[in-house]
Amino acid sequence: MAQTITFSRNVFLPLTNVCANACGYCSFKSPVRDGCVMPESEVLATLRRGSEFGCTEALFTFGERPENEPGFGQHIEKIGYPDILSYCMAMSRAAIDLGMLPHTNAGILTYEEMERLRTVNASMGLMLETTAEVPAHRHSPGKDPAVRIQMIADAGKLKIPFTTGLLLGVGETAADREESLMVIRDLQKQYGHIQEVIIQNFCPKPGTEMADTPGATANSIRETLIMAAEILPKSISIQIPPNLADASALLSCGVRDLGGVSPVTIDYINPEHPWPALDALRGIASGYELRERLCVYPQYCNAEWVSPELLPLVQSLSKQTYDL
Ligand SMILES: O=c1nc2n(C[C@H](O)[C@H](O)[C@H](O)CO)c3cc(O)ccc3cc-2c(=O)[nH]1
Ligand SMILES: C[C@H]1O[C@@H](n2cnc3c(N)ncnc32)[C@H](O)[C@@H]1O
Ligand code: MET
Ligand code: SF4
Repeated sequence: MAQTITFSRNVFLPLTNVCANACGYCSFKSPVRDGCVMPESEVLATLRRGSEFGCTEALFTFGERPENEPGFGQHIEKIGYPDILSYCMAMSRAAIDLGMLPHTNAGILTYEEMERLRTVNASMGLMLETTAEVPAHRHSPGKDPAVRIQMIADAGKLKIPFTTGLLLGVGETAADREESLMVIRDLQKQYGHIQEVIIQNFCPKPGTEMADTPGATANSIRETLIMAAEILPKSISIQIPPNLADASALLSCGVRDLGGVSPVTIDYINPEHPWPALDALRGIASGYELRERLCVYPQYCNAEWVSPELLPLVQSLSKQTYDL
């Protein structure tokens, strides 16, 4: 029988581009200014479109600790929320009401913040990026590997189904990638909450510090995938983004997932790389059985891992999605 490749049908909601870090590869970050918070009306309209298109995941991905940027507070208060986390929670509830499961990657959150967010999020994510100290992260305190590892461990203690991953080509070596994968393996041994690991290749952006740094080569992506398949336990699904890498050529290297693909929104982090349409995705996965999944993998669809507020929706979507 053909091997299964999964993806999640999502909508991407960048609640704010304001960020306290300044990564050398990032074109997503932007200054505090009018319109730096996505208005509620736009979030709700996007969520509604998502639900019309059968999306099951609302992906909230935004700048890290925007409150640390002078003047940000005003912009979030103007739309009626005390802070970005409260806004994210309110929009998560709106997603749930429309039948979609919230997944947030807000960069670094504390244990207490994740404990709050968990009540209305089915899963969360944070890219480890790399355990190496690279120049690209010298203005990003939140990319300190120790800080990221701590947050992933905290998510494990809180029993939050979790996504993490490596960013390739940002100044790390092959040995660093191996070390990063071993750290993820050890976190999984201890907590068992890591559903998937994204192997993401850096894409150079004009106007950024790393505009002239070549993206990760196809060969280094391939080598890392092979290493990931060797090091990571089978309980973790390996994901590559089909809009950034030549997914069809890489599927044979242990890849089991194509991540979030949106029929409604663009990839705000890599806007110059459109997602393949769902038909094209079938082409990419030809020779495999392409199946939709939720942002919560089947083994986590229960009361141990999902908050009471979300459990009924997780259970009904899970029946529709996994019991086919
Ligand atoms: O949990 C995460 N999910 C990320 N996702 C989403 C991911 O594909 C899915 O949301 C997860 O697989 C959960 O279903 C991204 C999707 C993109 O298109 C572009 C970038 C990302 C980045 C992340 C990420 O850093 N963390
Ligand atoms: C949300 C995730 O997006 C990734 N990210 C940020 N900038 C880029 C880029 N130029 N190319 C590829 N991935 C990027 C980081 O890994 C971050 O954690
Ligand atoms: N700021 C977060 C991080 O880098 C998520 C979005 S990145 C564009 O971890
Ligand atoms: S990659 Fe994320 S943390 Fe880094 S500057 Fe961009 S938004 Fe901020």
